[in-house]
Amino acid sequence: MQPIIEVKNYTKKYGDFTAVDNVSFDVEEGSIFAFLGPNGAGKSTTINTLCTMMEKTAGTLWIDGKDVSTEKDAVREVIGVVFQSQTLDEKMTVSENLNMHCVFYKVPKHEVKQRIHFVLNLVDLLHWQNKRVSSLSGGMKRRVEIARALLHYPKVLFLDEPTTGLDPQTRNRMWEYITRLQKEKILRSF
Ligand SMILES: Nc1ncnc2c1ncn2[C@@H]1O[C@H](COP(=O)(O)OP(=O)(O)OP(=O)(O)O)[C@@H](O)[C@H]1O
Repeated sequence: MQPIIEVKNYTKKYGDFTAVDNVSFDVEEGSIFAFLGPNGAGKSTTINTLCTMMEKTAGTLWIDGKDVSTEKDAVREVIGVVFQSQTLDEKMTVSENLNMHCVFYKVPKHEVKQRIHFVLNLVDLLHWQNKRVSSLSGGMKRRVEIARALLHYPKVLFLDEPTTGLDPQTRNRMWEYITRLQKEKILRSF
């Protein structure tokens, strides 16, 4: 079976500085794959290139058989992303944030309510949908971000340090949510 992510000889330079040097790896469909490395190793750079947010310097990167450099729109349709820094609108409610994402991703209007219900239920935040994001704890905000990233039913979910800044207990729960996505085959490709 073709890997869901294929990276061959990926290199990224910022000017003369080589941040990622000739990296190759494959990720199998249905797996959880983690990059481990010290600060500055190039993890975010690689994720940002895979998410079509940054151009590569050399190499080839495919997601679901689509070229990350030349088929950006097709790649964006099949990925969900939770960025390192929080990107929710604090002044809006949880469901308003999720609604906005549905608009950006052109989720059919008649499916929006049902999808928001599904993803919030998944992260145990159904009863918080009408609360302002500013009233949520750090762990809850992360869970909203995971829920939001799943709204357009991606095949691949990118998480850039999803537990940064959380206490150990909340961190463990976060990983429970993430392994649940895998076990319950939530992502579209399973
Ligand atoms: N826009 C940029 N311009 C110049 N150098 C950059 C830029 N972004 C990142 N770098 C450098 O590239 C290297 C890789 O950074 P990157 O953020 O990808 O690492 P990381 O492994 O994700 O680190 P962290 O764990 O701190 O998030 C670092 O040395 C960083 O300083």
